[in-house]
Amino acid sequence: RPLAPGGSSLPGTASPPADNGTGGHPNGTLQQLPQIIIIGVRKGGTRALIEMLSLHSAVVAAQNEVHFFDWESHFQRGLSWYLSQMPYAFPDQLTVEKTPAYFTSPKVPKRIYQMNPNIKPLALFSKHPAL
Ligand SMILES: Nc1ncnc2c1ncn2[C@@H]1O[C@H](COP(=O)(O)OS(=O)(=O)O)[C@@H](OP(=O)(O)O)[C@H]1O
Repeated sequence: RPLAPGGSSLPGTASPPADNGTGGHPNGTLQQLPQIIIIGVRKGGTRALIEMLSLHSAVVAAQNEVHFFDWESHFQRGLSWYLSQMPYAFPDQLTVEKTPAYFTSPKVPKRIYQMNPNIKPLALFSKHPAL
């Protein structure tokens, strides 16, 4: 069963704006939980990766590091809050967020898996350690 911190059921997609009433944003977009999460590592070039991914028309990236799964103050706000941090996307687009600190927080893997066991976690390790 998907994780639903804060007692709410897993929404998957955001409620439409209050002034709309059509089931989505007027241009047909909506907020979606990410299907891809870049989990690290710090200084591994994660910003470059998410920016490159977002060049593709099928991908929409969260602008900020959300720190949902690693910061208790954020996690306790629940998936509805996490969803509210996501960018608007068309239904056939993939949403991606990156928070490199996820890689070093022991609680994160289980929490991400409980949200979506099929999610694609990406981690970069390629940077030269002397740089
Ligand atoms: N393609 C490529 N190859 C090698 N190095 C690269 C590449 N792209 C980004 N960078 C360097 O990665 C550093 C930033 O990594 P992150 O975006 O993961 O940083 S952060 O953890 O989110 O703060 C940052 O290094 P520093 O300048 O030493 O901080 C970037 O210069």
